[in-house]
Amino acid sequence: MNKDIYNTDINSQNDIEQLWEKCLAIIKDNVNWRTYQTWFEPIKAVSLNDNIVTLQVPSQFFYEWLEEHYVELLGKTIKRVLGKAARLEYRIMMEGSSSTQRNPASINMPGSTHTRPPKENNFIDMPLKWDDPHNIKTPYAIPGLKRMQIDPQLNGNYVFDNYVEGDCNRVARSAGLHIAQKPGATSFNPLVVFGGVGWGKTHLVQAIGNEVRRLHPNKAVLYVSAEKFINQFIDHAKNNEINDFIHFYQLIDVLIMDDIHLFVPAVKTQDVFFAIFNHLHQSGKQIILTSDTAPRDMEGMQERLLSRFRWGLNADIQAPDFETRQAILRVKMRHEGLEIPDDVVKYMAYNIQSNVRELEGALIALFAQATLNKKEIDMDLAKRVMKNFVKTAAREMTIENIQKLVCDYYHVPYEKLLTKTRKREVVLARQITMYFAKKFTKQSLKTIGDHFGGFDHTTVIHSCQTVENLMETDTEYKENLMELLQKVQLASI
Ligand SMILES: Nc1ncnc2c1ncn2[C@@H]1O[C@H](COP(=O)(O)OP(=O)(O)OP(=O)(O)O)[C@@H](O)[C@H]1O
Repeated sequence: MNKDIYNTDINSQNDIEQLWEKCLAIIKDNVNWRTYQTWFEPIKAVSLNDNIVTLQVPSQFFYEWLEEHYVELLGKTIKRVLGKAARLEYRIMMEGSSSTQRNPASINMPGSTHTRPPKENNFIDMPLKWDDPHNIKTPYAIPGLKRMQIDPQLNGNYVFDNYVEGDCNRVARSAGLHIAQKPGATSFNPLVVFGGVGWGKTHLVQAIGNEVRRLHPNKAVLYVSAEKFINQFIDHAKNNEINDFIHFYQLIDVLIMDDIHLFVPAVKTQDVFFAIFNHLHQSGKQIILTSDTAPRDMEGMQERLLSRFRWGLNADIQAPDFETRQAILRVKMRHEGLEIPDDVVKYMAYNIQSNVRELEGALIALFAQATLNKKEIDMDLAKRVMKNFVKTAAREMTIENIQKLVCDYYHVPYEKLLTKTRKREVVLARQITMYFAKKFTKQSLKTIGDHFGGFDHTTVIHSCQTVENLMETDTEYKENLMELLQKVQLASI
């Protein structure tokens, strides 16, 4: 039996390497060059003991991929070269460690999961079905061109130039700019951008795609929504063309997948995406994903996918704040060639808070009304148009709303306002809130006092007088108050 030969004679690194070369020669004949390069060249044969060949692989997912796709090929090959008793074991060299040195964190896979006897079958003589990249049926290939070209499916209007930066998106945006410089070569791979509806995820990831194309015209960039991907997969599965489908996606350099939370109920699509993801990542290609939930909250997504999403950067986008909403409006106005008075911009940005798409809708409606009625865009028109957009239009101002606005403005915690503390900033905020409450609500002085933890009506009167006096004597105080007044008025329209 060859077992003794290999146990006794083949123990130098040279011998092991020669054996592995023989294995590779067989493998090479059974897979296409791309597969060979990606999945077999990085493997290192490190030892042979008691008929157990230990192969060192670069990562856990590399190991899982081999197990899922090539374990039979590997097993059969090793058996052919070493004899029937040969067994396979993997050692995972953790990412980030030097490949020449033995990594203390490396794992010798024990037991049956990672040590497996080769299975009996005759697949080695079977040609594996891998297509010529020029021939595959691709959803986005531009026909008639010799070299395969991919229509990136990008919207040219979504670029960094018109993507407003704010606190809400700073991290995601700057990661995006980095990626565009060096797609696949930063630590932001994958980049997962998540956040609420209409907060600018698609715009950002498409801007990355457009920028990559500008800086690296030879890179194949593809934007695809998860919904489209699922439908394509279903179509290809029906026609027995899953290989084509996977192969096509494996050719992409920068894959941008929008709304991956839609994969949650689609288990088969998750499987196929897993295969594509692994291949791209392993080949140093860039993956960019968006989702309306954070990966950690994606219930129903396979853990193996979730763990891969965590490899790179998970960056959230928040709802844009007041300043950013104004800036976005101005960018959109410039783009449409519109001029809108400042107070109208502020009014719109103030009243539409939840969704940038709605903000854009309001701008278009305003413009349409002004054109159709041949009117100037002013506050009156804005108020009328905005009634359709602002659910809270003409809302009644409550004492609580005023309290929150003032606390926000003076950075005073809301709870503090309800105590009897004499701290200067709290007293200032309390007096102003009482003043506005009297001015903008129909509540009695007693009710107003009650809203501050039980002050009597004389305190409310005193507060209002103090505010009026200070307005006459202190310019800075008056300016602040006017600014605040504008916010209160806007909020109460
Ligand atoms: N920071 C921003 N600067 C400029 N425009 C923005 C910004 N954020 C959002 N927008 C605009 O708002 C609109 C909606 O944005 P987008 O489609 O990117 O949102 P989304 O988060 O992908 O929404 P969904 O969850 O519905 O897919 C787009 O027209 C986009 O240009």
